[in-house]
Amino acid sequence: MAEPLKVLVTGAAGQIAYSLLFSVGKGDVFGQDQPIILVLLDIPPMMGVLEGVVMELNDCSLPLVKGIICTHDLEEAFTGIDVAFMVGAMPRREGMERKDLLKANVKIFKQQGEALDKFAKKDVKVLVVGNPANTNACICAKYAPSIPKENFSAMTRLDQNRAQSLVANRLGVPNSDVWNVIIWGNHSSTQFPDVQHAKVKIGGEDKNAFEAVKDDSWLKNEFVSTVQKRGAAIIAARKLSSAMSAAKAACDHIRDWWNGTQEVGFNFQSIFSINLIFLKN
Ligand SMILES: NC(=O)C1=CN([C@@H]2O[C@H](COP(=O)(O)OP(=O)(O)OC[C@H]3O[C@@H](n4cnc5c(N)ncnc54)[C@H](O)[C@@H]3O)[C@@H](O)[C@H]2O)C=CC1
Ligand SMILES: O=C([O-])CC(=O)C(=O)O
Repeated sequence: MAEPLKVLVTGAAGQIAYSLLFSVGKGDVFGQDQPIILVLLDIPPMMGVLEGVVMELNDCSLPLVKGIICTHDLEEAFTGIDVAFMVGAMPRREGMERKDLLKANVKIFKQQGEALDKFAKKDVKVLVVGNPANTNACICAKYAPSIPKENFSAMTRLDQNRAQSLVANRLGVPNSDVWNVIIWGNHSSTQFPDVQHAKVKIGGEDKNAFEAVKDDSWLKNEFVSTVQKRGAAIIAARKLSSAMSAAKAACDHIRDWWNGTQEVGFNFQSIFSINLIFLKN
């Protein structure tokens, strides 16, 4: 078996991490032949909660998990890591935009960028989930100048999954039969979900999304605003921001980055204003 990968999850006592740690631990991201060491970082007041998460991870009896490190110390958390899921940050509440989190969260990503620079492997892959994700990714990369910029990405995979699933549900086809959905722009209400190049397998044929949906007005209006406002709709309904779907998207993002996408060649993620994934999964 391969050497274990050291995988850091920040915000490990929070709600996204609660789903994420289980999926990573059971092999959904790095595969069934890849052992891992999970590194769990949170702030000092959350160490008690984190102990409970570790108890549960142990009780899951996951064969691929070769060790669990639980810490609030940045040097211990970032030393020698191969992958970082940067989740630890404040979530927004009802009525807020993601950019309203800048004041609370940007300083976390400055500090943790510096820790990446000092302690992580130079080929570490970093996924920033904490909002506002694009700005935080940019800051993280800026404060880790010894790590290539292309090793940083911001999570818009949740928007991509939302767009893919909306089209699939509209047509009554499996999600896996919709691909090449693009999200342009930041993970914010100004993003643009684009299905101009999307394909759908329907009735045994591959069709362009517009041809398959046969409702241009829906695709140009309601579809776009539903994806743009989905995070806020979930907060209004759950009184908490999305967590299960965010964890799934983080797993999808790193799995495809680590292993490559299944079928279609071009797969690029920028930390700035464009996030593209052409993907059939
Ligand atoms: N990019 C995306 O698609 C999505 C991003 N998010 C964002 O992810 C972030 C986390 O969301 P949740 O897990 O729901 O929040 P949560 O509040 O349940 O958990 C956040 C955890 O981060 C910890 N934390 C705070 N400061 C930290 C620091 N300096 N170092 C390490 N840990 C720290 C907290 O103690 C807490 O345990 C939020 O900013 C949220 O807006 C959420 C959903 C989707
Ligand atoms: O909307 C939020 O604040 C959480 C998030 O990023 C999402 O669900 O897309």
